[in-house]
Amino acid sequence: MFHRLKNDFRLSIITLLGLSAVFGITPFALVRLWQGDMMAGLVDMSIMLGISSSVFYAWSTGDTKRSGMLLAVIACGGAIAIATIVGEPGLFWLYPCLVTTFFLVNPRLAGVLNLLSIVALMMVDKAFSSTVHMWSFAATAVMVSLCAYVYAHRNHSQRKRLRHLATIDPLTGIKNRRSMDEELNLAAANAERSGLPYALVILDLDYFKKINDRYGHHIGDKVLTDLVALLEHNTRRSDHIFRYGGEEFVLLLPGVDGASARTVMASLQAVIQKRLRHPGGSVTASFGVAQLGHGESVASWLARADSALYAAKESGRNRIVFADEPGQPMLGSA
Ligand SMILES: Nc1nc2c(ncn2[C@@H]2O[C@H](COP(=O)(O)OP(=O)(O)OP(=O)(O)O)[C@@H](O)[C@H]2O)c(=O)[nH]1
Repeated sequence: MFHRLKNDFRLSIITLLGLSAVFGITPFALVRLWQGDMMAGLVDMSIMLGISSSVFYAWSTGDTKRSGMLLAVIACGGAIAIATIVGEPGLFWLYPCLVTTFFLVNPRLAGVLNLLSIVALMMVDKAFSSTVHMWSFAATAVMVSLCAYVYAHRNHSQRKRLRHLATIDPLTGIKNRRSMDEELNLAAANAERSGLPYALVILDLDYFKKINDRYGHHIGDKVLTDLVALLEHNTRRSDHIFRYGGEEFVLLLPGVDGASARTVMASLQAVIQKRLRHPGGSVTASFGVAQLGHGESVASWLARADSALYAAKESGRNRIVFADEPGQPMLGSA
């Protein structure tokens, strides 16, 4: 539970807002019902029920986008309903809602929702004792929304940028090892559920250090970016390419069984040998390939592909070695 809260920002916000809304509104609902103000009391109870259901939905389905939207609409709709019933004191409830919408949905949508709520409230006669009050409310509510928008927009773009920095390799623009770990875990879970075969390839350029030493680091970098372009052109859109380390790359091939892996790899090896070049000639690569075994862990899958790659290097480089079933030493090379 704490792990989910720590790793899912929107879920933690939904939970926090849900709890504070329920504990903040409950006393008012009880007092209103106690005092015989049945209408306002029942609206408060319905808001609490709606908010609790959104939190429950977020936890049980993991769909925090939809539940965030639901929570934002319930909170704004509830504030409007309360101001309509109890008049001016109800207006105060809209202010926290105007801020929290920005935590629940994307900044643009939150801005639209806020504007609609402010306009809707301005049309409720009972909510204002004078025109000056109405316009004071409108001006302050728009100011609060604008400040929250600027903050949320900045926060949103910083989070996007951080995610990019954390998951993308800056030289080649493909996903890095951190993203790979996530994708491999997803693939293993999907294979378990659907039975889809997956092939994993570790590709390592041969004698890459010599290219750097002889022609300079910038030529080495160019070879790496050319390789990625070649891989992208010669794999399916559903395949994933990751930079595993310096001159090592991982390919995750969904729906590729042992027989098709051999065809795919033979063609990739030929393309690289023919098209990947440095100023002094062609560049080759060695490959370790492993099919995901039934119930196999990601660590074991990677380790088998890595041992296969090691065998490919040991047997002379520019080779493809296929790992056998988990628990057995690999073999079969090309
Ligand atoms: N240009 C460039 N070089 C890199 C980068 N990352 C790692 N390297 C270099 O890649 C080289 C890898 O050398 P080795 O591990 O000895 O591998 P190798 O020379 O390809 O030898 P084998 O793999 O055994 O065929 C090292 O010289 C690293 O400095 C990078 O981003 N750009």
